[in-house]
Amino acid sequence: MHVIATAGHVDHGKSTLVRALTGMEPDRWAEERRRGMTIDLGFAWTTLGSGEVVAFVDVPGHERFVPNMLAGIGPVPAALVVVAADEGWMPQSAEHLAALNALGVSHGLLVVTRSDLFDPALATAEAQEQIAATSLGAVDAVAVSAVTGAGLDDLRAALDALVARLPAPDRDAPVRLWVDRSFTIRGAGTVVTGTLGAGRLRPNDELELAASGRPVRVRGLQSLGAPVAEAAAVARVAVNLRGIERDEVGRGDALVTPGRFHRTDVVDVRLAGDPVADLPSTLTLHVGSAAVAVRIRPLGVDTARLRLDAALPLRVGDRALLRDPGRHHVAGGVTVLDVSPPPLRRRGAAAARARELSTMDGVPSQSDELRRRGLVRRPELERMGVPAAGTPVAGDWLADPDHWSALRKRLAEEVADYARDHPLETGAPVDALRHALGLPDRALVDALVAPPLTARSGRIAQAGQGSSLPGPVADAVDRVRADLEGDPFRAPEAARLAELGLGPRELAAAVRAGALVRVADGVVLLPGALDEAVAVLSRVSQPFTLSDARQALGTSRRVAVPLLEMLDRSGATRRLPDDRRVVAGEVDG
Ligand SMILES: Nc1nc2c(ncn2[C@@H]2O[C@H](COP(=O)(O)OP(=O)(O)OP(=O)(O)O)[C@@H](O)[C@H]2O)c(=O)[nH]1
Repeated sequence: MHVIATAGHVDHGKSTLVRALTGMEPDRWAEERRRGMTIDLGFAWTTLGSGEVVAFVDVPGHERFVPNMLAGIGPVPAALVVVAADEGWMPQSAEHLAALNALGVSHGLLVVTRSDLFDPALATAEAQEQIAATSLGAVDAVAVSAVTGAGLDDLRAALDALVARLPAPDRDAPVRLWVDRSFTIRGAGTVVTGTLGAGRLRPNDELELAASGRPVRVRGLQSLGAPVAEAAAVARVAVNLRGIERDEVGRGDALVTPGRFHRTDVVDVRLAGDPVADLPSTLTLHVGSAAVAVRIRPLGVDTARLRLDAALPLRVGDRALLRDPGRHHVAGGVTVLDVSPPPLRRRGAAAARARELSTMDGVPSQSDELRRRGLVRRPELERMGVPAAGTPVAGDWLADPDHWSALRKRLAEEVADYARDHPLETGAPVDALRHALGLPDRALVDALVAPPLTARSGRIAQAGQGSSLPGPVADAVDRVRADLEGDPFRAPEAARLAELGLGPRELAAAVRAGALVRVADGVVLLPGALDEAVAVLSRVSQPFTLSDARQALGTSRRVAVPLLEMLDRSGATRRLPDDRRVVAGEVDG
């Protein structure tokens, strides 16, 4: 299926043309038929000679209803520009064409209607000249009369040629269905309609309402008035939603694939049309079927930051238009360059941003996005409309290669600084490094570790750091070693340790380095002491009491109690119910 919108001045015969082509009545409301005027969007469809089906979105021509017209053409890739032969080019012909141009619509036809009333040559030439200057370029023109039927066959042939040229939609893309109507059907509940420009929909699909983030489920699906098991882009669809009331969804909202669109109320854009400096500070932004007020902050000659009154699911490369509703004037076309732009707080940030934006083209590119952001999560990139590829550096983080090697260099410097400031520790804690490098995720720090750095138990060290003790600590340990010679279980008293300069941190470092063994807080022995204790105890009569052990080892309770508990825990000794112990492997009794 293809979807084509009409465009053109009020009363130039758009609805009559759609009726003649489809045999259907596009004006939906009694009021519209009574007044002979389209107020809101109408829909009708036909099968062309080739078998291709075309659905028409028929838009109102009256200037009061331009917002409705924009909601209809927003998501549609092609247009029929309709001009009446007897009236020629008129103000809304111009405004509608300006809107198509602003949105970058590049496929269409010129249809000159009411050719039975007036020679269509003049209107055709005039309109073709106007259209040639826009994104539509040189278009085929067909003169028709709905009264005599003249030209309708030519028009059908021209439509076939047109749809054959339309680019193939991306049917694997996530869904963003801009809602153009919502209503209630008795027994079915809430139904929304829209033009599906990409992706596909099926009953039971889980979607999200962009405005509220509410999850919804597709209960039923219709296209061209009949239930379907799948609708693939491009298609007109009516979606029956489960879990949502009629007043919770309306025109301008969108049904989106969960997690795949970035909802944003600030975007940086390129503008085409009126000079940026001449724009009023507020205008209405039309994108998809949505219309929201925006405040405009000019940045460069053709770039600006837009602050939206309501967040929308936007992507890099989206086309939109700015309109001044008071003046009935399309101020310009918008190409979204950045959907999560950096704040402009520092002095000079706006100028720097303007320079950066001047190099951006609205074509989503992973390498550009990574260069600007350094690091970005893959799903976030996808939400911005940037196709993501390549291997993440950690988790789902993608990194710009230059940024990544700069981070690796900084990590090495931070680790070296930390080693200098904390010579007794076995490395810098990962969290401190994460903070110092301003990284959002610990996994990134771990991923940055490469030789000669090593990671162990939450710390990152330079090769060799922590395995040798700084001079003064090593000297103090030598003195402890001398004290313990010949008296291996008489652990140095607190006063002696203080005298040697061995505080808790120095002791911990010496224990980590394997120079001392910790028995209890402030109680240290030489590394061989435990084996030696077992040897001594295995020579006393079994089982033995604490006091027996203390005497055999020649030490105090301060050492003997924790030492025996350590030996119990290691399985070298066993404590009996009567509190006496045996050395494992020795005979009880
Ligand atoms: N003689 C003649 N009259 C036509 C032709 N096409 C449309 N008309 C008449 O022109 C008038 C306006 O036609 P519509 O189709 O309602 O125009 P429209 O462009 O849809 O109008 P809006 O949707 O309100 O902008 C009607 O009275 C039609 O009968 C034609 O080919 N020949």
